[in-house]
Amino acid sequence: MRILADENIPLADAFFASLGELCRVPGRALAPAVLKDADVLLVRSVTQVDRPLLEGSKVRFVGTCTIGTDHLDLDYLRERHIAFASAPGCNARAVVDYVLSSLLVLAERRGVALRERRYGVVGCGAVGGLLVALLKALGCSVWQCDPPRQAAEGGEFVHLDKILAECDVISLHTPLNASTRHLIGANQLAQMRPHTWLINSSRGAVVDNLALLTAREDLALVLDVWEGEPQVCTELAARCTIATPHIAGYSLDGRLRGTAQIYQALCEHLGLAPRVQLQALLPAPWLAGLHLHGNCPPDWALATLCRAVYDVRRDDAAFRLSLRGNALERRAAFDALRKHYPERREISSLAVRAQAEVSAELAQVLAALGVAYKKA
Ligand SMILES: NC(=O)C1=CN([C@@H]2O[C@H](COP(=O)(O)OP(=O)(O)OC[C@H]3O[C@@H](n4cnc5c(N)ncnc54)[C@H](O)[C@@H]3O)[C@@H](O)[C@H]2O)C=CC1
Ligand SMILES: O=C(O)C(=O)[C@H](O)COP(=O)(O)O
Repeated sequence: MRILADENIPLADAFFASLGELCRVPGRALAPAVLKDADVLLVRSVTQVDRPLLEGSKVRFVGTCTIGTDHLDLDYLRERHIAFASAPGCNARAVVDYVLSSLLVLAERRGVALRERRYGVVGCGAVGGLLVALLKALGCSVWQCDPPRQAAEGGEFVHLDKILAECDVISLHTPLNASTRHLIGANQLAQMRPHTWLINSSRGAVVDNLALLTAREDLALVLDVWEGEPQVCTELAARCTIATPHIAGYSLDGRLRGTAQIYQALCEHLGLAPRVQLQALLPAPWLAGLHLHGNCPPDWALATLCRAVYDVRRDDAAFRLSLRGNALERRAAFDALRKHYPERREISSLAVRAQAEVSAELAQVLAALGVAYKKA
């Protein structure tokens, strides 16, 4: 069996080499000629998997080591009875860490406390759900918008218009599909409150990027994803408070989970018992040597833990430097920053020592962050 895999799938050898002949190629170079003898195709978000790529190939299984599936033509795969799998939830915690780090930067720069703002989370699945839980644990006011979940479950959801009109912070976590393309356009931007913080770490085209260029100046923008990436509108990047090259989900833990989930799906497809275990390959949880007082205010603990693990300003600075080149250089730099992304753990990989019995409030926040703690 010949397995063709994007070269940016981490630990592809450790997981897949025992299943067949593994060949690694740049994801953007995947073309019909390269696919000729492949039985299995393993991709990331940069490869469009559709009829023009697969027609005439003998690929029987497509796996994407990502949460998003907008780069796969699922109707075509079903029509051709090609099995496919994605990695739901694999890097959801990493995206929440990214949003949290961005919120901390914005709150510090604007001189406000996180609890003083009202949050609107749009798309409340794996990522949005974790974010809602964390904000609630912190005692923040959070409104949720998720029409598909609302239709299925009823419950505490509100219309997007209410979020636009009444929330101070709006964070987008929907998939990209026909109903979410340009979910936020000029009309929606015009409905937002003055000084709104808008965070997009879903897919670039969920927001009309052109409309952002003419949005009110007091809108604070955090963009991790861009329409037309790896090409990025430099004028828009300059307009952002935080701008990053689609790395919100790039924790080591999240990326390896993505590979592991696709390995398991492929084993199932082949009728084999999985033999490689992610736990054996993941570095041990970080003992960051952090000692928290059991009565430490939860928002202080949150900031300490987040800053110990991830500071989005590092990625923002590197990205801005890369935008100085010409269009071709910028495009290459976008991919290079992602290909050579430094090791980043998740907040949930921390093991913390508490110096006294942990207060109920702090315990809730630590649980929402997925942080294990022990009494020192
Ligand atoms: N920037 C990055 O590095 C990453 C980006 N992503 C993106 O984030 C997206 C969300 O990820 P998950 O939460 O794991 O997906 P998910 O599938 O668990 O949740 C998505 C939620 O959005 C809801 N939704 C669908 N249409 C909607 C609409 N019109 N308005 C409001 N809600 C709507 C769905 O009902 C679902 O609950 C992914 O599809 C992917 O595109 C995911 C991981 C990393
Ligand atoms: O999981 C997703 O969905 C993502 O957006 C990934 O973090 C994207 O990573 P690449 O596949 O573009 O490396």
